Amino acid sequence: MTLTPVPFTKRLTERSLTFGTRLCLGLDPRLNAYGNRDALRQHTLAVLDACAPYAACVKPQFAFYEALGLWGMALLEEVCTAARALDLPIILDAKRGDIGSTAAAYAQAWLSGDHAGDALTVNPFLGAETLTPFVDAARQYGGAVFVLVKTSNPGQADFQGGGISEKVAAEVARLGSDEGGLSSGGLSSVGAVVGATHPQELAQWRAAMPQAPLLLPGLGAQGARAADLAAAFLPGGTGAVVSASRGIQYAAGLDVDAAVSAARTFRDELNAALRD
Ligand SMILES: O=c1ccn([C@@H]2O[C@H](COP(=O)(O)O)[C@@H](O)[C@H]2O)c(=O)[nH]1
Repeated sequence: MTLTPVPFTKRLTERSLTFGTRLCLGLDPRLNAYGNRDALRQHTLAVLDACAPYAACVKPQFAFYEALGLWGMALLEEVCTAARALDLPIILDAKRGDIGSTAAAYAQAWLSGDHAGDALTVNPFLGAETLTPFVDAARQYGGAVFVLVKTSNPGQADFQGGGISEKVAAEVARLGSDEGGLSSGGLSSVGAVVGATHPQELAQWRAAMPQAPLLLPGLGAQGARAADLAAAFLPGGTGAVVSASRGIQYAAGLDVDAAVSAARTFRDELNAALRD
């Protein structure tokens, strides 16, 4: 008998509501902060374990594991295994995108199998048809994709301006429009990345992609403030998660208690923003 996986968005919503948190815990281990791999591994796993109660999901940034070679890939797998044991949905931030047949291989690699995440960030630059393999894999395995719509960095408008972000958002909405039933908490498996650094635009992006889960990076180190982000959420405070990486993992050097305190504060500030 094949068990149908619980959809990522349903798990995300349930965890958000059960634990009362909209925080996505970014785990981006930087070797230069440690000096040796053992310390990096221990601290990263300790931060995950200690901050999990304040997080709706975890987002390892693939680049930092890739930078550590095969050892880093093994660490990523260890992080994912630990996150699964904590019942934390995993968003792999790998920003994959390529011609369709290669996109299918990326989708297989990072949305299915033991080393995969539950959701994957996807770069739409190669065109709408290249999103299909990712969306198909996400649906097949009960995962999700987060398509880059409007990134958090200062130079995003160079290539995303002139209506490009709007076009991508329309495609995200279209791809997800036949989903979003009650089994997934009203959300589709096709989500979007919208930088938390664009608070004045959040209502526009929320309206353009009503069924899309939103991933908002930029809290803390990039200057975004929790108090400005309420417009990204659906009624009931669902439909979006806000990520912070450096602002938690390196809140005060390598102090795990400080990481916990930062995660708790971000969680509380996001909840306060939704109450106000
Ligand atoms: O638009 C985007 C998309 C992804 N990111 C990623 O999120 C984290 C942010 O890290 P902080 O330390 O909290 O600034 C990082 O992994 C980025 O690659 C983003 O910042 N903006």
